[in-house]
Amino acid sequence: MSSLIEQAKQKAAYQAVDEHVLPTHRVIGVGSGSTVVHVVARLLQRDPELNAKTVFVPTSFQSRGLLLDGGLTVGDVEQYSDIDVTIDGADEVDAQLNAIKGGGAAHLQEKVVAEAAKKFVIVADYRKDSKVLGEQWSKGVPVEVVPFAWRAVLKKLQEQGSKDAKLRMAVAKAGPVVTDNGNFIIDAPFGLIHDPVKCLRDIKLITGVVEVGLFCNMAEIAYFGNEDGSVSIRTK
Ligand SMILES: O=C[C@H](O)[C@H](O)[C@H](O)COP(=O)(O)O
Repeated sequence: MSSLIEQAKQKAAYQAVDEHVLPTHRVIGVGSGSTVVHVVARLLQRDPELNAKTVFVPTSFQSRGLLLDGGLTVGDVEQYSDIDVTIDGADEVDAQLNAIKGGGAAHLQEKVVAEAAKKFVIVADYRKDSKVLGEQWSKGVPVEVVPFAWRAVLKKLQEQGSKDAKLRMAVAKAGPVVTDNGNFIIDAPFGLIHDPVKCLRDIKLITGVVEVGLFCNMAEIAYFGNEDGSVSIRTK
């Protein structure tokens, strides 16, 4: 990964933490992915006494590991269903702040933790910034499915217009990616998604679908790190 992209991710993440994680906050949701690594790094630069009074709710095996490695206290949404703010990455964000997420197969827990928060903040680099979903992210909408239903769901997704929908295969394991929740992922490309709410609804109504990686009308603000070192902010 080029250092420009890494620097862009870091700038966006640091600014989002600085502007949205307040000393009065006690419960912080932490998303997943490579940009969130910088979110956790910035959280660890806060006053240790403040961090000691705060519980962090992870959204995956990966983000739980980042928090535990940093010596932070972790909790789950079952214990902490009122989250002050959740900060997470995204695969693509459109002009209305709708997002595609789940490139790392973590979108089910991410959506629950984002919805439990008073405020949902996205951090990303410039490659994720789009007018319409599907412009930049061509791999498709990640759809988490119950394993036994995957073929039936795939067929329905193809009937809904995603002829190239396919089961996500693991890289260092024979067979499919298995999510942190024990499910499979289908990646369903729909070209440009002009109506993400309808797309989300149509997919979610397929029996066997657990969650769809379309986050519509959820984010309040997004930070995009740019190539030139600046950060662009998009609000509702
Ligand atoms: O499942 C993964 C998550 O939705 C990530 O937040 C998303 O894929 C963005 O990850 P990254 O910051 O690594 O591009």
